[in-house]
Amino acid sequence: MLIQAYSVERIRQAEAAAQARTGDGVLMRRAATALAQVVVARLTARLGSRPGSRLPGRSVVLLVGTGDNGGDALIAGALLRGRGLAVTAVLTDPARAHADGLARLRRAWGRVVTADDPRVAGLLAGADVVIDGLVGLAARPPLREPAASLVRLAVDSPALTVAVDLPSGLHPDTGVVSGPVFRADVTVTFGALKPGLLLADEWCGTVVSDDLGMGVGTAPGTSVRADLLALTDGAAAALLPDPGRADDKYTGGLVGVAAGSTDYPGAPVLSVGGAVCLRPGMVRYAGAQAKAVVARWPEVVAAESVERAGRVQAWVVGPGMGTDETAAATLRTVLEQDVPVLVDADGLTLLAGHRDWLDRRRAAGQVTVLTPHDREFTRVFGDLDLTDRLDAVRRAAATSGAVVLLKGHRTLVAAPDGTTWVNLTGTPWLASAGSGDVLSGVIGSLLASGLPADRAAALGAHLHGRAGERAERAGRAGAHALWEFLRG
Ligand SMILES: NC(=O)C1=CN([C@@H]2O[C@H](COP(=O)(O)OP(=O)(O)OC[C@H]3O[C@@H](n4cnc5c(N)ncnc54)[C@H](O)[C@@H]3O)[C@@H](O)[C@H]2O)[C@@H](O)CC1
Ligand SMILES: [K+]
Repeated sequence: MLIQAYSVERIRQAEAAAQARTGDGVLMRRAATALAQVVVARLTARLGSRPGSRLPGRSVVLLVGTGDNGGDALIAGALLRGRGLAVTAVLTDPARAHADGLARLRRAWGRVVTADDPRVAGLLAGADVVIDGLVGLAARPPLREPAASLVRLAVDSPALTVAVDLPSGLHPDTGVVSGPVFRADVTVTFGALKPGLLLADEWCGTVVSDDLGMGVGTAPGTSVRADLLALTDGAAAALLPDPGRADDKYTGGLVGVAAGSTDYPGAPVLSVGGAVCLRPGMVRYAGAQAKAVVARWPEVVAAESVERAGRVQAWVVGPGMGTDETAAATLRTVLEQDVPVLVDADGLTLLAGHRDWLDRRRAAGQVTVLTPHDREFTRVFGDLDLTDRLDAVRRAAATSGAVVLLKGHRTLVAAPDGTTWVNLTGTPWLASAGSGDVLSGVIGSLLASGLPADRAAALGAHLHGRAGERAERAGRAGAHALWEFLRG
């Protein structure tokens, strides 16, 4: 099963349709009930079975903004009063707080104060639970005052922190964060996951998603494709190509790696290593480091140039290739072949001056994958602003006709048709020299096996990230640990 996130617009559409079926207030009551249940379960688990650890009397502070996000928090607060908890709502603007929610909390003998009340800092410092109902789907960060100050105070609270729908301060569609952000231990989200929860997951804690019966993504006549996809380990395993009984070395996927130069002997060994570890039928190497590559990977068939390398089903071109005329000629030759081509590293630098080569492949319907880090991305797509990475990578794919994998803390993959993936595996340990070379080879092998290019890129990033996590756990950085794992 893939992880699927939907844009605010799609969720609002589903909400409107569901509201027409259920009538006013039903979805909000469901949301508040789900929220209160999560709070009770998490607080109970946190308190454990120590003496004096009973729920009644524990203090809950609600941070309440001016919309329905605050309404969810207020109604959940009323339900928590029913469980004997002491609930105080802190309102950013009493005149615009959700009227029905406020009335319910008051009827349940909840306390209500305003954000400028001098007791607010003390309340937050002493709370067992802080619930963030400041902004939800309508959020446009940075937070305005007094919401911003409330979030800053909440950061110092030792309480269990629970975000309603999403942590305030984070953009639901883009994950872009500016100004203070509520750091949640748990986020209870409604309708469906939002892209921001996957893109900025470091703020969200555990994400509990409740669709409230809205059926986002399943409404008749609407697109069933989610706006952002991510792989689970199970989905990744299901995508991994498995050789069949009838396969031989020519049918199991032939991948070619055109990489390396006299100045850069290591990158081709790493890239070929990534390709070999995915166990394609055969890996061919073309370049100046044939001896070094075969010494490390004896199963590889090596040649000095692309022309002499023989037939492949996908090419990887670029790592350690340099940017001189020979390298440019190699890139051009590879790009003229009618097979999927992944361009990385020096290949991307060269491509920045030859966008027409990319245009030709697009016109011919050929598959190209580009795997830039930020600097390479800017070289190739200089006009695209990386502040909103999701938007930038989507535009890059749409304008180039290539599948673009943008490396980062949360690597993104976008296809020209708009399909977009975020990678949820990995560790900062992977931000090391040589790691990208390995990734290029991994994805190259997956392309050669016939996987659609965006899936090959997303799966390659997923495996690469898991391998990096394992290397980190073992206390061994770098590509050697990664290879051992992938070969294991
Ligand atoms: N969509 C759904 O399916 C459901 C939504 N519900 C809740 O309703 C929420 C959406 O409610 P609303 O549309 O009323 O909007 P929000 O509650 O997200 O936003 C409320 C107000 O915040 C203000 N705001 C926006 N950016 C701000 C900033 N940077 N600083 C300070 N204030 C800012 C806006 O002006 C808006 O008036 C969801 O997030 C969810 O919590 C649930 O009640 C039920 C189901
Ligand atoms: K919120």
